[in-house]
Amino acid sequence: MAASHIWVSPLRPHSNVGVSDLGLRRCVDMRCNWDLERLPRWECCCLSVLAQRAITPVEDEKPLIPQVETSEAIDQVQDTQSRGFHKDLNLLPKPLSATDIFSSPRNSAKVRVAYQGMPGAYGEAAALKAYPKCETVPCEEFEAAFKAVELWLVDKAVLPIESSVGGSIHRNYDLLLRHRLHIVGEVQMVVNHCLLGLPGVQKEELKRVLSHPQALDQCDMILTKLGVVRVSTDDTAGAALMVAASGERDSGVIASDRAAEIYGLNILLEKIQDDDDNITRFLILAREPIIPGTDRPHKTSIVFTLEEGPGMLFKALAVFASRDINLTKIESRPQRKRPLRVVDDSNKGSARYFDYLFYIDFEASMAEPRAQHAMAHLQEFASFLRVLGCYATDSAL
Ligand SMILES: O=C(O)C(=O)Cc1ccccc1
Repeated sequence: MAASHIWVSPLRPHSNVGVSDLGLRRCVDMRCNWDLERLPRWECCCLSVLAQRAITPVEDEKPLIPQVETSEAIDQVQDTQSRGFHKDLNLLPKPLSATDIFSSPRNSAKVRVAYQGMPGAYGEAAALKAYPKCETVPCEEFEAAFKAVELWLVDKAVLPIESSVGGSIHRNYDLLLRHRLHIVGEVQMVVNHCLLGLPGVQKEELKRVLSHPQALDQCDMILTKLGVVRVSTDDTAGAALMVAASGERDSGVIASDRAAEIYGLNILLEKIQDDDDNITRFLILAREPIIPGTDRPHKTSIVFTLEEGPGMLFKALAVFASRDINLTKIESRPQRKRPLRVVDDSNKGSARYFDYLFYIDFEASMAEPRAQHAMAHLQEFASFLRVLGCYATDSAL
């Protein structure tokens, strides 16, 4: 494999499921359509080697695919073809079509959806809930998933934004602002954690348990009861891969039943989370916004900043209350580029305040006049306002 090629999870771990279930099997460097089928038989490789090779960040580079099909762009593709890079144009990422943008997520076929983690992570399950026939694309980090959409490597990204137990995932709030993607949908997922171990291992033999920090927090009671050391990993499925690869019989994992199947681990306990109603909300992000509808309940997500002054947040919230618009979420984050606001008062000296960004989700579609009026009103006194997306509410758990 040439070092210059970008691979998104060329993963073929040794497991009893078909290799076709596992992530992307194609080099996503647009100049190349190598297929993993041509590479040495991955099934024969040792898992620890795979663990090192499988996870590949999406590198920061210019998109290689033209975004609109101008004749110049088509010439470029043909030119590339004549130099022998493309053998099959169908392998190129397809720009969002009108039907893709306008149809509801659940109706789309073969959309490529990026998520953070390894195959078997909850993010992958969320992607498959939103787009049952999609091709899921694992990414090492949240930011890699944002970049994969921006670089046209995938069509969408699915990212966790809040959990009923742990609250907001602040990192993704910050990334939403930093990147110019649009929220086009949401997915609510019931997360049922399992305790996994190598075949033949009993739960009493475990000395440590590996998982994503959120999963470790959500299963605090059982971990305390077992008296094990908690080890944080990037994602739940990555923990399953590590234990399967290391063969450590005293290491357990908290992950999904699907991760157990993929990595050949046994389920020692099921539904081990402290709270039965363990729900994580994921956002679906795309390069283009959807056209908001009024045919079904919609939510709109916005971010704004306010000028300093008494009652400014009260005033901001009143634009919704006065129009009978229900808020489902409010989150404040410090403004990282301008964290402090210095206010001079000649009598008392200068005071320093934290400067905040406010994120709000409200239950209305931007197609409704009351939402448009609320935004126009807020804009009158917000120093910055951005609509992050308007999308259909997910009410199916
Ligand atoms: O690690 C994963 O599988 C994730 O998708 C993150 C996560 C962890 C715990 C609960 C929900 C999502």
